[in-house]
Amino acid sequence: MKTDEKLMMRALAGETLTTPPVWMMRQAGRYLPEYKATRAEAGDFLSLCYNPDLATEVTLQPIRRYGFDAAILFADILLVPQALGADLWFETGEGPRLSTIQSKADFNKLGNPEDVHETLSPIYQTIRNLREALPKETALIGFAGAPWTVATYMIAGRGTPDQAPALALMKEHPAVFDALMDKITDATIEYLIQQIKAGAEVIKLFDSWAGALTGFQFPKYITRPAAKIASVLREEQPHVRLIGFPRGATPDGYVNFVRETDVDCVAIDGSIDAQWAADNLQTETCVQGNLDQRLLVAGGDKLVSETKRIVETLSHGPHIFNLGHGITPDADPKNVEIMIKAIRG
Ligand SMILES: Cc1c2[nH]c(c1CCC(=O)O)Cc1[nH]c(c(CCC(=O)O)c1C)Cc1[nH]c(c(CCC(=O)O)c1C)Cc1[nH]c(c(C)c1CCC(=O)O)C2
Repeated sequence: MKTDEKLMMRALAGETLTTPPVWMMRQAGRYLPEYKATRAEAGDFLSLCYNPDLATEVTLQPIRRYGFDAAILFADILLVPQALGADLWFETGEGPRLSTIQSKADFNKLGNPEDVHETLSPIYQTIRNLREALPKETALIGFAGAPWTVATYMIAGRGTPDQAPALALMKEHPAVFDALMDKITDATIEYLIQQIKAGAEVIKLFDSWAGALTGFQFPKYITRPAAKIASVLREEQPHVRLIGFPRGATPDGYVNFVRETDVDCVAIDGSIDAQWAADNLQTETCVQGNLDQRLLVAGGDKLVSETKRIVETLSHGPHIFNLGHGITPDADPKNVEIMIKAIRG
């Protein structure tokens, strides 16, 4: 099978398909007992990310169980800050912790973008393993966090509800903030080019906190860095397909993002109405989304009717079925089967 015969690659090339390809954000994760077992074997989450054999295994688990049309590399967006020299650890039950960036002195301690590969080379090995191991019909997605989202964690040293520390640095030390954004952008380009060379066919850029930026900040710090990353990747690796995810953007923000970045696909979050996306985004590009991930906890008739509504609403143009955000640890693995049956019939 040639790469362009995969359902996922056909949708990304702009084809309207009778049945959309399907995969899920966080499809390798704690809702799966087999994931928890492999994570326990690795010891902790970061050891799992940096162990190519075990990271390959957890990437494949949801493919074996459900036959998704795409596998997403098992890694994390916070490996790039770590490769730039930030301290990174995960507090059990709480989430990530990093050393913070509050000043020019903190920024100056970071390494160079072209030196990230020493830390990140196990990730490239995971991708090479996956290209060997994946079924021929399954596309392989690599990814990185978008600069703004990565910056919010580097500045605050953790996830924050409103991204206030990053917004404060932007206002109070704009030169440090801009230099940090540029460094993350360059490191992300370095990282993604190596992912593509190792065998990633698709790259997804996660801007999970895009919704915190308004007015002029959105084009400057969401759209522009994504457009830069997209244009360099395309120049160096013309066959790559790109998915952008400016989560929480306003409808105008989504339109601006699609026009200016020219991504092959835009992922929409749960706040975006599927019919609006069909009318305003799918006319320009492939749309990925956007089932409410909470329905995979609750299940029932609503799961089936919502899945079918999204498939039908987005059936007149290129569509990749996915969730509005990542599947949660309390989701029932059986509900994923019900969702897939509702999509594929
Ligand atoms: C913001 C963000 C992060 N990581 C990621 C994002 C962007 C997407 C989003 O908005 O969810 C992206 C990510 N993280 C992970 C993947 C792997 C691929 C996949 O989607 O299956 C991907 C694509 C694994 C992970 N990343 C993490 C886990 C859970 C770790 C565990 O096993 O305990 C997994 C499977 C940990 C993580 N990593 C991050 C946080 C805030 C946390 C803690 C919260 C949580 O536990 O869900 C940062």
